[in-house]
Amino acid sequence: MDQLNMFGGSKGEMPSPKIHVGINKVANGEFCFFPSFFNKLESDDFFQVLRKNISWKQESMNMYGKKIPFPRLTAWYGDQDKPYSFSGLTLKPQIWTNELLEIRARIEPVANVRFNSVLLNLYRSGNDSISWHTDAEKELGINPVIASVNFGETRTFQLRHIKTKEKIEIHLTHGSLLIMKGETQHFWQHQIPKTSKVVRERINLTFRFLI
Ligand SMILES: O=C(O)CCC(=O)C(=O)O
Ligand SMILES: [Fe+2]
Repeated sequence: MDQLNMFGGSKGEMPSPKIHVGINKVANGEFCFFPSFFNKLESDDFFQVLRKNISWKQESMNMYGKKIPFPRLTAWYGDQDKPYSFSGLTLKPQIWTNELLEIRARIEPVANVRFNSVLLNLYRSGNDSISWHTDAEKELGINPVIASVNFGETRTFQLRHIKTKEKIEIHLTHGSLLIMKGETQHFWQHQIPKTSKVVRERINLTFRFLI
């Protein structure tokens, strides 16, 4: 089977309970979800091009003097020469590619903010993941707007309120857009858990504005 036919559209995918298309207001936060923001054909194209052209890296974090590889590949692109730090790691941005600029131009009018950088994640299998965290680095400002774009395999995105422990699950389908805003990063952690299902690759892009 060739890669272009490999990913389903979002039709017929499992719906995300509790989540509406468009604006979702939750306790201490707000997010917008569009399951098919990019259509199937353009999503297939973006997946292929990003898989091939992005310079994916195996980064690792330092823990107690040991280097622990992240369970996913990452890349960092941006229009500023400012290094970005997270999880004890400092990444120097690479220069925007045409595809990244094209995606940014599509999402900025919907997010209603400008983005000057994007962090990309490649989840190679169900064993790749990102664990509970917030995107609340100082460089992102007080209430950052973070726009997450998804191509490839559908993976479950979980949000957890740090006080009430309320959980929300969103199925991030091929071509979907999720925008987190307001106080969300102060009250809700998020993760992509590992899955024992056999799954194909997934590319996630989180667009951010660095001050
Ligand atoms: O892959 C995802 O949907 C989430 C990625 C993420 O949370 C991050 O890069 O900060
Ligand atoms: Fe995140």
